Amino acid sequence: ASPTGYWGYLCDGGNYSAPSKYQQNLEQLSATLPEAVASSPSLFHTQAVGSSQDRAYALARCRGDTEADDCKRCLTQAFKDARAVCTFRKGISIYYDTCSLWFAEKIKIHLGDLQSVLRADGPPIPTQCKAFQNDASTLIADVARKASDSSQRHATGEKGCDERACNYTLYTLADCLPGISAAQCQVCLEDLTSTPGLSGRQMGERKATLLCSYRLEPYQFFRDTKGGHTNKTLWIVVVIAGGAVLLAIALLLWWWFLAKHPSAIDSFNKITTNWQGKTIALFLDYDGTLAPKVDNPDEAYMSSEMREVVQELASLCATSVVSGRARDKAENFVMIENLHYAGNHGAEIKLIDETEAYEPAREYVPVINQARERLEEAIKEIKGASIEHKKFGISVHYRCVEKEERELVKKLAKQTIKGFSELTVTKGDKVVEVRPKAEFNKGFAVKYILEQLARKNNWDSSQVVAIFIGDDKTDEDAFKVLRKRVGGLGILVNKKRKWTKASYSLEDPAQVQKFLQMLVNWKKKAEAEV
Ligand SMILES: O=P(O)(O)OC[C@H]1O[C@H](O[C@H]2O[C@H](CO)[C@@H](O)[C@H](O)[C@H]2O)[C@H](O)[C@@H](O)[C@@H]1O
Repeated sequence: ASPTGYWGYLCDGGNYSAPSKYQQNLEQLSATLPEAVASSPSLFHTQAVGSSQDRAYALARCRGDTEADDCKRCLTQAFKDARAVCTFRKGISIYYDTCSLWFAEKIKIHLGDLQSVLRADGPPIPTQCKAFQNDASTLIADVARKASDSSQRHATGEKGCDERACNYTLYTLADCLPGISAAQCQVCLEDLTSTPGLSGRQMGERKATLLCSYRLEPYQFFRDTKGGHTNKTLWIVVVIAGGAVLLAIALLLWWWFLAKHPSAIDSFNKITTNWQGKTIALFLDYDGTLAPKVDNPDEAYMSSEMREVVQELASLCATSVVSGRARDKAENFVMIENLHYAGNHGAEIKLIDETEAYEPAREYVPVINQARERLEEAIKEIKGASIEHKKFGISVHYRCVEKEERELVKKLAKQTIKGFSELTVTKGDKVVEVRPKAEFNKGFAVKYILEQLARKNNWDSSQVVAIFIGDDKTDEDAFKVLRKRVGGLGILVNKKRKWTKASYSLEDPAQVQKFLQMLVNWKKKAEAEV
């Protein structure tokens, strides 16, 4: 570690000048944040200072077993070191044994965007300890799993080797930022531990990102809290603090989401700036996008106003519905002829002028039929659970199941499908989707339709704007494809979900209709101007 104790850091973002408003904001943060963290029962605090363009965001925490004075001292030093090692840089993450500090001009806490810091040190691994790497990796993976399963998102563990020639005990601590979900914690720690970190030479190492970290040492570096801290007052404090932390994280995520995924309606002029003369290909999801979510999947009707605007758009640009529904079901709900339809998340695609559908998972139909029978048997006792058979896939719905029994439905579906090596499950909104392990998803469907349309219409692909509007997790496959494509635009329809590859957002089908109407008006005006 450095003379002042940090073991790793990352400089980020642009530079600020001195004196400047941003510098003042950082100074204010350094004067208040260490105390705020040290006096918070969870030893975690977030703060933002300044107005829009000079705003500085900071997030700081201390390890759970740190005394308040040590915590404050560590963070005060962290602000000083940050200025010394990343002079005039607007962003930094800096890590110490007992605390970590992050500040920046933008909130950047998308799991995929986080960079990790690694340090490998400690005594050399004795050459006779052949099992060291394996012991260390297994221990780290076990403790990481325990941390994401635990409500505190924190776990420790140890593992010893007492062979004659090789004697050691390894200690590990893994944790995530308090307040992040178990799933986010799991993904973060899996990312961190799956990439090779162990140097192969030293017995100790630590790795961290803003959201999670782990540390391995051949000595006990954390305080053993087994059997301690069980009094009632402490629990009350922890519960209240946990609530406050959750609220802070929710606010932080909301700021971040709005900054990163602005409303497609508010940004309409910006979005369409360079579209004049371009070919527009529009892709629309069905449930939650064109039609509001309802309890009974057979009653998810779209409004006639929505139908009118989609129909008008279809006459102005290539428009496709890309749904998780069976294709014929989606067609029956939408009831518009001049649309391309992809059903079953892309397992069946039919373009307007074609008589045959493209069906990349045709050979899986018999196994889907068998799985359907087993699934029906597995969930028959659970009130409210239902099966939607879609020829190339099955949806196991649990929207109408009592909250306490929903996990059971998911577990039963997953367990049943484990018996079918050709099938896999993905998650949707209150639904488990069973699909063939074949090469298709909504991303493939978008690519396939774009390729076919480009071939048939002699499109210059660099002049095509492809827009996908969708609300569900399975739409992320399409957002991912469009994010990588020049002229690609993903729009997420969701008020709650914050992790997405889409670039813009809309709140609900009513806003989708408004956005589509703006697109119709823009297209008509653009055509009149030619
Ligand atoms: O890709 P989509 O067109 O959005 O289809 C995804 C799934 O949508 C349907 O289920 C969802 O909507 C139902 C009706 O509102 C709702 O009851 C259910 O809880 C949602 O998950 C559809 O039934 C599935 O087959 C689609 O895969």
